[in-house]
Amino acid sequence: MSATPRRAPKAGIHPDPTAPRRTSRAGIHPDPTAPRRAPRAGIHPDPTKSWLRRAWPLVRAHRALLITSLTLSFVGLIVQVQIPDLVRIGIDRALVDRADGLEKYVWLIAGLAIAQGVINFLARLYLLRTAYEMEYDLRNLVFTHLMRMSYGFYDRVQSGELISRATSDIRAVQMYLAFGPSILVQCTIAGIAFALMVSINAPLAVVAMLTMPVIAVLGVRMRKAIFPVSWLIQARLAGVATVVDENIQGVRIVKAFAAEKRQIDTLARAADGVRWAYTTDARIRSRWMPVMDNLPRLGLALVLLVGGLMVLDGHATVGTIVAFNSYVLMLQPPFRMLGMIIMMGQRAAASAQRIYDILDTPTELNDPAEPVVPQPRGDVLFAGVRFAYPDGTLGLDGLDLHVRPGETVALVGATGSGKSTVARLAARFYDADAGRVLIDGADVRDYPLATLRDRVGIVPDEPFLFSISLHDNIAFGHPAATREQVIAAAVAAGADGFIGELPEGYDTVVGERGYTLSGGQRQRVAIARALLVNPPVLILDDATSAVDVRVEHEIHEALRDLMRDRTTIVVAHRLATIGLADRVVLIENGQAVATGTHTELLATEPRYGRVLATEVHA
Ligand SMILES: Nc1ncnc2c1ncn2[C@@H]1O[C@H](COP(=O)(O)OP(=O)(O)OP(=O)(O)O)[C@@H](O)[C@H]1O
Repeated sequence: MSATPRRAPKAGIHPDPTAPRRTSRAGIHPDPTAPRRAPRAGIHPDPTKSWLRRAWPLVRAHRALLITSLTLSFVGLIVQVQIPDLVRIGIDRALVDRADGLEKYVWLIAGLAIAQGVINFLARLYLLRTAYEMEYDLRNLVFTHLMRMSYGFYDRVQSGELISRATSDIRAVQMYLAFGPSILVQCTIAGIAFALMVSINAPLAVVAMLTMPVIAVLGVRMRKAIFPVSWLIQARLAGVATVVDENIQGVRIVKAFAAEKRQIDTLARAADGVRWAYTTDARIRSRWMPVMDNLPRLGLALVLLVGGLMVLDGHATVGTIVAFNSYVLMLQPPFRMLGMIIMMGQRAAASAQRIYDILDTPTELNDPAEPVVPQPRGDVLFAGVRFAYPDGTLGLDGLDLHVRPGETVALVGATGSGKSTVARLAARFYDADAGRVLIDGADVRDYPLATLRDRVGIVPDEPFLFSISLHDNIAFGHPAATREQVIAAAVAAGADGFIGELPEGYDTVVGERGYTLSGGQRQRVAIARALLVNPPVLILDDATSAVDVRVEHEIHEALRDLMRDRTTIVVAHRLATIGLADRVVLIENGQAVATGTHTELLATEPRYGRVLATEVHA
């Protein structure tokens, strides 16, 4: 790609932070703990149906609100079309014929205008409520489904793309479902106003309507021209969001390689793409808008010409011309909106399809129809387990491994040999393609998922902490845990010491992704989190890799106690970790190729010696 120079921003913002600011007038939701309402409906499950048909249950679930809003907006329109007619009668009777007082009409018109304002306010309020209630349902449906998706799904899709689906796509569908019917109702005003005009003066009614089909056709053509550009804008905005997201997430790497300038250029390029798309959009709009805006004026001139001639001939009244002027102006928005509704429909159809793609993806790992829950003992058995990741990479290739209750086994092997995969299959993050994984004698597929995850605790090598307090992070798997239980788990994981030194102790909120803690501290919090659930089987996936030798020693001391009563599998990259184990299993190419104590393997298995030399640190 050619490196066209990017223009630098032309100005910054005013530097004075003390400049007065307007504070928000509205408060926030008073009770963050208020129970959430479940989605009122799902989508129709049959993927062969049209997108609207599938979304219909959602619309139906909110029909009371939607119908109220549509009815109100219809009544508002009826009131609105009466006003020009009253003006006509007022002018003709009070000013031209002098047969009536003017005051009566003024009051009537003012009253109708106020009534219309109130009705429109309510209609709009209910319409927006319908829209946001539907958005809430859709968002919850999508998020609930995402939470149920397996690891395999997340291996396949990009998180940025998911976030975009969960935001802009939901918004596009919601807009069409709620605003589409409302725009259609507004279009009915054309019919009503036309009928009224015909009843007043049929030939002039036809003249008044002459420009409307042209406006409708131009509106549709303008939207057709704008539509591809608006897609481009969406895509490019998503691109900018991805660049920003990645660079904020990876800011430490950016800084480590002094790549700030290059990354700023990357963002500038992405932002330039957005600017171009918006400018093109503005150019297309400014080409069409003057025509669209001025056509009604042509309509007004036609009404004045033909109507004026009729007045002169005595076939129309002055009031009629004034009223028809209002109708011409009143009628153009619905005709312009025809183009918009078509475009909104196209966008919503595409967005709905992307949302349905998520909702139609089966959750893969489901609870069994007839779950079994054997007595917990801590027995782990892999019998001829073969597993390939969704992209086809072989993770395990016929692995046989038996870890008896209470035993501590270290998995040792070259990088990519399949050690972490063992951990992932034991907790059923993925299902084996062949062979069986048994915990306490029962296939992991026969356990209720929640029970299995209570039984097999995992501390991953890259522990993720949420931006909540340390207490809540540790109690993540067991939110009802008391402070004493949390402290006990932290003590066991060697985390109590440093937490006690923090100013707010267990109530300290960790920074996003836990970056205010050191790597070793994070790992200890993650160990505490797993220990609090007190699982009979604990898998430490290289969980002490980021701690220094002294801390590792402390954790090992604590772990030694903890391991006594539970089955522990450690993925080991250090001799000290291997030293904790009763037995070592050597993993190679997804198979367990040798087992024995560290000393036995050293003496008998040359492959073990080689792995120790290359992969294991002192
Ligand atoms: N999510 C994934 N998608 C596709 N392939 C994967 C995924 N995770 C791991 N693999 C592949 O599966 C194989 C086994 O990986 P695994 O993570 O189990 O190795 P490991 O022995 O734990 O390695 P390390 O010691 O480097 O952590 C490797 O070839 C790896 O590239």
